[in-house]
Amino acid sequence: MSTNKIIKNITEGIENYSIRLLYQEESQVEDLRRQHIKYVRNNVSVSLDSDFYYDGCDCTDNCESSECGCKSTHGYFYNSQISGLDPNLVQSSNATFNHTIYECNSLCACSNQCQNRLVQHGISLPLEIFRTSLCGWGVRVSSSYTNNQRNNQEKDVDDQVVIKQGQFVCEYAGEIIKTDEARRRWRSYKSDYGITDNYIFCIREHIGKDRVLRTNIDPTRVGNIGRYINHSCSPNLRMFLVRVNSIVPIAALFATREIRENEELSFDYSGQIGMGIEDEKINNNEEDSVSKNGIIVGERKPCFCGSENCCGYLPFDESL
Ligand SMILES: C[S@@+](CC[C@H](N)C(=O)[O-])C[C@H]1O[C@@H](n2cnc3c(N)ncnc32)[C@H](O)[C@@H]1O
Repeated sequence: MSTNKIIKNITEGIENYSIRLLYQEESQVEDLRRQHIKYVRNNVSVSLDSDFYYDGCDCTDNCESSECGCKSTHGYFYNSQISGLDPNLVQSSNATFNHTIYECNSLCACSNQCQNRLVQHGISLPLEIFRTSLCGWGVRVSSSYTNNQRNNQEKDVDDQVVIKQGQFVCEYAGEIIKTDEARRRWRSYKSDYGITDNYIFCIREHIGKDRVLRTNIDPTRVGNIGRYINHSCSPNLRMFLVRVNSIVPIAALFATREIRENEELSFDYSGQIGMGIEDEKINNNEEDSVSKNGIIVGERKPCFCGSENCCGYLPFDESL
């Protein structure tokens, strides 16, 4: 097996931690650079007006009290000991995309150290992109980080546990686009660029009985580390929606269990919490016309996650 070459930091300093890329052939990096042309830390709104601010709180105690206006209005889901979500919530089968987490925002009086500010601070540890055997690029915690910890004998990591259950890992960030544009791009990526991997992620939030708020995130060309994370039918990450200064949600990935050194990071592309694939019908004529036009219906790729309960195919959003 050929040895790995390394790009030390593909983010060019945009993230708090470096993200390295391990590769074998120069052509692999050339292909990647042709597709992923710009690394961004957060979502970029191309076609939507995203300026929308929620009320802020006026806390001066870093929002430790339950009187905090943000907490009492929207709830509080974090556990500051693990820089993440309450373990019960990441495991809960009831958690849905309607379970939005509202962090303190730019209108709040609290400081940056407030316990209700987490995802807005960015990735929580150095990650690395590596070549998997069957799924192209994948992501795991950087081995240089785990070696350092071993050398420093930081027992906090509980031997080789590198991510704690509930810990925030990273966002799935890219361009926020309208649905028509998402469909246009998906077709054009295939025909004009030969890109057959799907990176466009469609989130549906159910509001009330019959309203659905749809957010399309496209990190294909402009995106962050999230675009390299593969699907698994038994994933170790789970997506929750977080809002900070905008109506556009942040798709944030949290660990569903302890993750050990060298384990590949994964999440379930179907969301299992309301993202909805083909079994969900939105009351929207547009959806029907796409199916009738036969543009893209039922494109399912085989899943190579290798888990015992693998359902055989990657989830695919039929409305694309
Ligand atoms: C969001 S990208 C993930 C990163 C991708 N592996 C890459 O090389 O850039 C999604 C694509 O990765 C591949 N992929 C992700 N998870 C997979 C799985 N469990 N089995 C097979 N292919 C997978 C599929 O081609 C899919 O369209």
